[in-house]
Amino acid sequence: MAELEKKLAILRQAIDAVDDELLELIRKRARLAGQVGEAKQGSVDAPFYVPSREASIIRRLLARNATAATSAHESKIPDEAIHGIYREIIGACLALEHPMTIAYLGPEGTFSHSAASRQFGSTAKYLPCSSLAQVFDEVEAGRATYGVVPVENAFEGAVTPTLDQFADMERDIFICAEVQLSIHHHLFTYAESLADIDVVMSHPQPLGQCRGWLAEHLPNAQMLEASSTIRAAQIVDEAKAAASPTLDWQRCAVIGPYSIVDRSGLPLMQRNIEDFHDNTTRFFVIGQHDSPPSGEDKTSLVMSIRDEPGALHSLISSFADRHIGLTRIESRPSKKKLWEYVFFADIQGHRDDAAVAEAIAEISSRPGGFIKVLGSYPVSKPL
Ligand SMILES: O=C(O)C(=O)C[C@]1(C(=O)O)C=C[C@@H](O)C=C1
Repeated sequence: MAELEKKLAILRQAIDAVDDELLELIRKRARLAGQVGEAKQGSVDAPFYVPSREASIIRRLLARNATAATSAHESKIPDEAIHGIYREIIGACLALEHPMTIAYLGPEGTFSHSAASRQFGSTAKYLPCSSLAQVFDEVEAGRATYGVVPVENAFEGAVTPTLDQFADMERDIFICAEVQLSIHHHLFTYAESLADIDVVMSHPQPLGQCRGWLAEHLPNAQMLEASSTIRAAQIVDEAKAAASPTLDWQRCAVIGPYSIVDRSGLPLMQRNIEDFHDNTTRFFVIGQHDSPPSGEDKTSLVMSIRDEPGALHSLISSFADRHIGLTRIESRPSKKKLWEYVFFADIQGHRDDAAVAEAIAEISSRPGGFIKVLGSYPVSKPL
């Protein structure tokens, strides 16, 4: 035992010395980022937040980590850890350059909150909003520096209220980054067993993402939609506190993120009830500018075409003819004319790439054609 204690004391002393070095290096990095911030001060063309630079830093470090020599008893540090550590360091440097306020669909603890803090770290200030429209409003009015909004789920599809905000041509908002977040849903309830649950409450997206599990385990329960998963938990807790006669909180369950355990009295009954275990939601970071090229980018567009045969085909061929990959296409009613649509598309490449710029120019020059670039941003990997 004394031998072990001695060994541990030596190793811990060495760790303390490395931590001191790390802290000095982080402080040195922050001073350099501070100088970058001073150089940018007052220039409208040089935003403080540069997603393309952040993406290049992280991609370079991940590649370095992948090829770093590891001995037989030294395992590779997982990519997620490198990503998380550097996101936090860069977030702290960015906040020192310029205070950041990030708007998201609240309350605290939602998946949007997780996506926002993954991107900006714990140094930023977060502004929970009661609707997606409010997230856009806060960013547009400059009360928030950036916003984070869900755009699509890999299995449930588009988050249409977000698309509708982008379809609003009056909005002066750009997409500057994407965040892909792994999503796990859990069932919380005061009920004793599944047989005692009559009502399941959540945001419509989680209800859809757990449809199969619900059909199998709670086929007779009524589904109630709330503005967010955390709001659903609050509603059940409020009903309990007020001994509500209208909502039988004892027979109610909520589907939502694990963070509910810290924000509600609701006990966790069942973990990971999502139908697909690689369930992932994609979020956009919105702001007043998009991102310069990072070497691996996507561009999001909203387009409309004249209602005539072959119109959609000709739109798509503007990209296909130039070998530009189309990674998503979605239609939404234009809400201006009956059966008229706008199309949302994500393409590979940056709007500054010659081929992308040509395709965009070709579509906008077509009679009745309209195209708006919502933004170019670095491609991200699921986390
Ligand atoms: O390189 C910059 O432009 C910086 O502002 C520095 C830095 C960083 O910490 O590395 C900080 C924030 C930006 O989003 C990108 C990078």
